[in-house]
Amino acid sequence: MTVTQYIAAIDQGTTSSRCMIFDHDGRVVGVAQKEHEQIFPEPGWVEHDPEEIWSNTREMVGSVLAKTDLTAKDIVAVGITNQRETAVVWDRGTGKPVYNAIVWQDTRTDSLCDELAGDEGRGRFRETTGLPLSTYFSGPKVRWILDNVDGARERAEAGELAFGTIDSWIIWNLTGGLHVTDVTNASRTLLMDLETLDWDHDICEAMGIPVSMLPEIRSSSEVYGDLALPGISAGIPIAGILGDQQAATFGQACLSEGEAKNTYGTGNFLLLNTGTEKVHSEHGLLTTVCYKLGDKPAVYALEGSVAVTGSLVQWLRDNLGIIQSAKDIEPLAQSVDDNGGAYFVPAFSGLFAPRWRPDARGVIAGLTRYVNKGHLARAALEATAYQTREVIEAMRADSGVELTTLKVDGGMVVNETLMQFQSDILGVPVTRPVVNETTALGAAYAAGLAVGFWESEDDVRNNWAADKTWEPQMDEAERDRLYAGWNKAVERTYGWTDEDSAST
Ligand SMILES: Nc1ncnc2c1ncn2[C@@H]1O[C@H](COP(=O)(O)OP(=O)(O)O)[C@@H](O)[C@H]1O
Ligand SMILES: O=P(O)(O)OC[C@H](O)CO
Repeated sequence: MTVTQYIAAIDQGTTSSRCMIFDHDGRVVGVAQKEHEQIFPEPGWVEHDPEEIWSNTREMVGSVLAKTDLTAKDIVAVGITNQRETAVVWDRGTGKPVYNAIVWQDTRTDSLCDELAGDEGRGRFRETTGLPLSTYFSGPKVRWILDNVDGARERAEAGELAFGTIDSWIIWNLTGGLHVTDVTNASRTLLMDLETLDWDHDICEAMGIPVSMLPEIRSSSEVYGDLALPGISAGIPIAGILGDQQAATFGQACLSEGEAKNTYGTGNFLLLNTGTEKVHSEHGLLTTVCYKLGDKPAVYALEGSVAVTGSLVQWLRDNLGIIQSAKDIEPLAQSVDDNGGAYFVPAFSGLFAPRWRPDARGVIAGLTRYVNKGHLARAALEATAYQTREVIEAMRADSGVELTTLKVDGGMVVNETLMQFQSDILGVPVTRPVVNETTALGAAYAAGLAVGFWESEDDVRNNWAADKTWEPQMDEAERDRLYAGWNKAVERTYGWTDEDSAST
């Protein structure tokens, strides 16, 4: 009798926590998912409750096993993937966070980033870390906690506090105290040297962060420790960790130099595999670790991170109430033929790649009395596609890679109107895979490769299959006209948070 075995993946994202189970063909066997609260204490601030995230995660692990009627003995390994950059600081003794998780979208550290930049500017740590000084990354968030939570700095210096991105926080709790991260998550902190793949002590000192708070950096695919969850079972190895965008790159089988994917979730993240060589961007992209499988050399990526895409749909739902649920945006956008001349630039956290303008804030441009909520819905979807085009143009300029097709995934790619417009505005086909849950799948692959469930990256390539492709239908003049309108609108967002402005 052959026993069927599976891999589980925990995907702790910006809006929800999932646990998924995959079979050997990389097909989804089960999923459990729960949203968590988005906390906005002040304009520009975004927080999560780390304890809520942990309890949802634990609940989803139990829930997916119950739903699929599987037990721990059916699961050969667990992979972890997570929203990146989001920073948690907790007490090593009690395991309690000293403050809420400061989320990647949070802009409270903007003036701190200016201070840290000093005369050298926001590129001060770019050569070593591949990243500009930005509110996006974890280092300034940790510094803010140490500066603003009573007694935190003293406790950190005494070795009592631990910092981690969400992977570390989850693994600490899953294992009862293992303090590790992987190279991909560490590469988003502004504290890791991309060459040595270790913490850069000079940068930690400049940032005011004691090295003793930091987790051990490990590869993305190896056995780190075993699950120790009362009521579920001991003994399942945790064998993969990848930041969620790197995981999606892996799950999309972009495992050769020159292959890229774009994930459409809360934000958009386009990663191009650049092989074992780091490419330093001249056009506003990030250099980051793509993955590192055990003892093999690290593979790097160029990344274009766009802060607000799916979260604009959520904002239309939660803050304006013009839709009841995210899926309602599609029929609303289809109720009109075009954007009616309106452009929506969702610079809610400033603008990330490729422009990196912390001084920008959102605008809706081109309004007339003609514009209705259908046009706004359309403009909101179009914003995602224009921002993607900006990133792809930067990528072409940096790497010379001409994408012949764009592999897409994430929560927004069920939206066919958006996918067609994306293909139209790029002038290249857009392809969605059969398994759209590429993030969880990538983490499952990392774990499964570590324990021999899959033998090599070829298994990952062979499992990938296309579901649907959208071909460009727009003529070039229309494409250029719309993109020119977008560029004009983006310029209107600049300089909103100038020093003499009272705006945040
Ligand atoms: N039909 C849809 N059309 C447009 N956007 C959608 C649709 N369904 C979900 N979304 C958006 O997709 C995002 C969720 O995608 P997901 O990949 O689960 O996000 P994350 O991993 O960032 O939590 C949400 O921001 C939501 O607004
Ligand atoms: O959780 P997601 O899918 O919104 O991804 C968030 C990114 O990791 C932020 O860098």
